[in-house]
Order: sequence, then structure tokens, then C-alpha cells
Amino acid sequence: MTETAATDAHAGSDRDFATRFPNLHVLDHPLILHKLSHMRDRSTSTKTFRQLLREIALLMGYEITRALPITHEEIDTPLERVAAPVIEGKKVAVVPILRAGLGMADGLTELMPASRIGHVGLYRDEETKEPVEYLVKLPKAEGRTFILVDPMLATGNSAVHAVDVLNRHGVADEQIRFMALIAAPEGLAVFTRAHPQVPVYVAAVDRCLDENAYIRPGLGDAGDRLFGTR
Ligand SMILES: O=P(O)(O)OC[C@H]1O[C@H](OP(=O)(O)OP(=O)(O)O)[C@H](O)[C@@H]1O
Ligand SMILES: O=c1cc[nH]c(=O)[nH]1
Ligand SMILES: [Mg+2]
Repeated sequence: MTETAATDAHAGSDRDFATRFPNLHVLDHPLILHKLSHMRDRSTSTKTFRQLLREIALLMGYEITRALPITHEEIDTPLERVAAPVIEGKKVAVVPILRAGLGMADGLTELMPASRIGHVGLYRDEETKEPVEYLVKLPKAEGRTFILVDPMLATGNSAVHAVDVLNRHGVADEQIRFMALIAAPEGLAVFTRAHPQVPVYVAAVDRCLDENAYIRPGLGDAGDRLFGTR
């Protein structure tokens, strides 16, 4: 890690966030925080960055799937027949926001191999910071929980746009969960105002956005670091 003077990564106390963003869940398990710190480090390689993002998504996935509905299947143990609890994997859709969301989707689909996978392709216009849509491909909405994933919630514009896309496809806010790695308080405010019913799961809330709408201290451009571009 860098040896220059360190700044505080965090924007405020947990209590502030709980009041300001009632839909926010900060998953600050030590394993997640440890892996995230390595991802932030500029000297971490593309290969390691990709692996860590997948591992964090697996760990966050444990929590984000906690409220998934359980059904029962009759199975035979070696000793007797039992109605055993199972998740209906097909009732879950994992939807990465391209490109960077792909790295988180990998971890989640490893946890739920039967889940459906949708794609929402967006990039942020460098001038306006508004999302530009280039691809939408989604599974049927009915009866499904949609887990939308993107490592960075900066201005919040991309996340809001992606939920709007799901809404237009017939997915209600109550069916959606949003999972990110790092959020800026500014983006959380925008997202919470637009979609107060959508729970947001993050590993960390950082200090602020800078003049280029990058999250500080953040981890830089998640897509570029994940795919080794630029
Ligand atoms: O909250 P916002 O201000 O909208 O910024 C966040 C978006 O920016 C990044 O994507 P980017 O546009 O860099 O595309 P990429 O994943 O293809 O690199 C990131 O993965 C989010 O989608
Ligand atoms: O800090 C940021 C902001 C937007 N997109 C990123 O990849 N990183
Ligand atoms: Mg990018």
C-alpha cells in the first residue's frame, strides 16, 4: 500500500448512514474489508483485482441472498424421506451493469448456478457524467428477484438508470436489490431519492466524489482495472 499521508476513507458514522439511507446495508465483515483494501491498492494486478472482486461478491452474496424465498423439495436421506428447504434458483436473476458489474456477477452465479443472467450495458459520458445505454437483455420479470450488480455507485446516475430499465421491463422496485462494492454518499442520496424501496448492499461508503465524479479514495476506474484497459 502507498506510504504517503493517508486520508480517512469514510464519510461519516454508521449511525448517520442508517438515518440518511434507511435502505442501506453496509457489509463490513473483516474478510470483505481486507480484500477491498487490496483492491484499492494501485499496485494490485488485473488478475488479483478480478479474483478479489469475485471473492467479495461471493461473501456479499451470502448476506444479500438471506431473504430469498425458500421452497421445499422431497428428498430421500439414507434413512427417510424429508421435505427439505431449497432456493428456487431459476427465480433469481443476476444483472450486471456492464462492464464492471461482470466481475461481481461471476461470484454470485457461482453461489446460484441456476440463476438467470441479464445484462444492462451502460457507460458514463465523460463530459456530462450521464449514463449512455448500449445493451439491454433481461429474463422474464414475473415472480423473480433481480440482483443488480455494479462495483461503483458514484453519482448514482448509472444505478438509477439501470433500475429504471428494469422497471420498464416490468420489474417492480420490491423485486430488486442493488449490490455495489463502494458507494459515495452523493450517489446514495440520488439513488435513495429515486428508488427508496430498493435495498442497497455495499462493502464501504467512501468520503466523497471528486471534481471528475470519481469516488475518493475509491479504487479508480473499476472497469479498466478489471479488464486491464487503458
Ligand atoms: O454512479 P455513476 O456516476 O453513474 O458511476 C458509476 C458507473 O461508472 C462505472 O462504469 P463506467 O461508465 O466506467 O463503464 P465501464 O464499467 O464500462 O468501465 C461503474 O462501473 C458504474 O457503472
Ligand atoms: O470512482 C469511480 C467512479 C465511477 N466509475 C468508476 O469505475 N470509479
Ligand atoms: Mg469504467
